[in-house]
Amino acid sequence: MPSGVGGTGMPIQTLDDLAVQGTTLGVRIDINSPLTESGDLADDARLRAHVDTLSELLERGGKVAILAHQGRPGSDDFASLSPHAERLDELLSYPVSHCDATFSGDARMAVENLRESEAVVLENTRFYSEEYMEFPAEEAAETHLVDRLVPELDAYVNDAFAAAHRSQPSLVGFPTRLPGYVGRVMENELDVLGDIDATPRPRVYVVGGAKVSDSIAVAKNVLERDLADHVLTAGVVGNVFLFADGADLGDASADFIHDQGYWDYIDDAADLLEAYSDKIHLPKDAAVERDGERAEITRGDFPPKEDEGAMDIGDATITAYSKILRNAGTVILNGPAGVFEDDTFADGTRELYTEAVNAEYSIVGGGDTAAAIRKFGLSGFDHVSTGGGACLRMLTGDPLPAVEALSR
Ligand SMILES: Nc1ncnc2c1ncn2[C@@H]1O[C@H](COP(=O)(O)OP(=O)(O)OP(=O)(O)O)[C@@H](O)[C@H]1O
Ligand SMILES: O=C(O)[C@H](O)COP(=O)(O)O
Repeated sequence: MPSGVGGTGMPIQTLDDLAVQGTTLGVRIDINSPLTESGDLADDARLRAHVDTLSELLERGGKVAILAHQGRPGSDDFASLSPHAERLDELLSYPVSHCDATFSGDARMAVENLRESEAVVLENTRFYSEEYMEFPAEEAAETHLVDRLVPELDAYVNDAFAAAHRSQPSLVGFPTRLPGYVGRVMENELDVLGDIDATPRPRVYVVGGAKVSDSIAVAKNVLERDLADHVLTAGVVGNVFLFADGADLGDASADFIHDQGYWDYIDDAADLLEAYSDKIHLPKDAAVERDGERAEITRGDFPPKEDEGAMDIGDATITAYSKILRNAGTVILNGPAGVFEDDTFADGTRELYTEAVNAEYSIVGGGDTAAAIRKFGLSGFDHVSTGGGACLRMLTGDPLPAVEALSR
């Protein structure tokens, strides 16, 4: 019988159920990472998170074909996985190569040529157009990527918890055609995040960062299910809610939101504010760049000057949010409060994250969120999830497509 995985209630097979020796495995991991301007890895936390799973499979004699994505089409971090393969080769005690194809003849040959205890990182799955579309698992199983690779594989392992909320071919298509298993990262995340109702109240969600559509969906869900006592908004998400509340953050912030494709979500944010104004908290001020320095503007003085974008929350917001966090039973946090990569706009993220550690129970998640935690040298969170949107979705009780595909 497959080993159960806590919290999901669904019988899912783990690596304890997999006979690895000599098998060729398609292993989906999530090593989507911040990159430097020159395209190198700016942070390798997500690669290190998968070392246990990959080491175990290689130590047990597996032939490992790694599938992963980096960035999104059109984003600055949409790049080859070559640096990721180089770093994994350094982190693992086994040979890791890179193939600059994903499912072509060269890629299939690279998989066929694998020897036991060797791995190859296939090229960024999102270089292939169908991968950035979402399908039901049965349709994903018929996409070119899945169809061409299945004959080369004996089994599929999904360790990509951070992308488990995406119903994309490499994440949901294989288990309908191959025996599927969860990796150790996925297994641990599902066990820890399985039952949010067991965490203490008051429960505070902090939704920051730049993935507005994910964050609004989560906020809607946790409010409708009465899982949240407070939802603190920050980052680009907070800016969208401010516009939704009638505040004028100025043209620079409006243009940024338009450019990111999130302007249409303002109506959704307005609907949430109308229904849950007592639980949703908006920034009270913003930090902008003026004459090369950080300048803070309270909401009463909006809009900032035309070229000044809201890049962080200000002190008044930090004070108000910190008071709520200080009295929280559980804090669930995803996304930075500002452009923390620039020290000028790191205050909000640093201060809120520092306060979140002191909650009775704290869960944080997200690639940049984890990078910020390391930047500020913070520790003491009860769980640092590799996933941001996926972590939040899991905590709302929403199904994760990649997990559902494995529990067929
Ligand atoms: N006010 C802001 N204006 C522009 N960008 C912002 C602002 N606040 C935060 N950001 C950007 O948000 C990005 C991170 O957002 P994101 O939602 O990707 O967080 P995350 O932790 O990576 O979550 P996930 O893992 O779900 O992607 C950072 O690169 C940061 O610079
Ligand atoms: O970084 C993440 O949250 C995951 O890798 C998913 O990436 P995506 O939001 O571009 O699908």
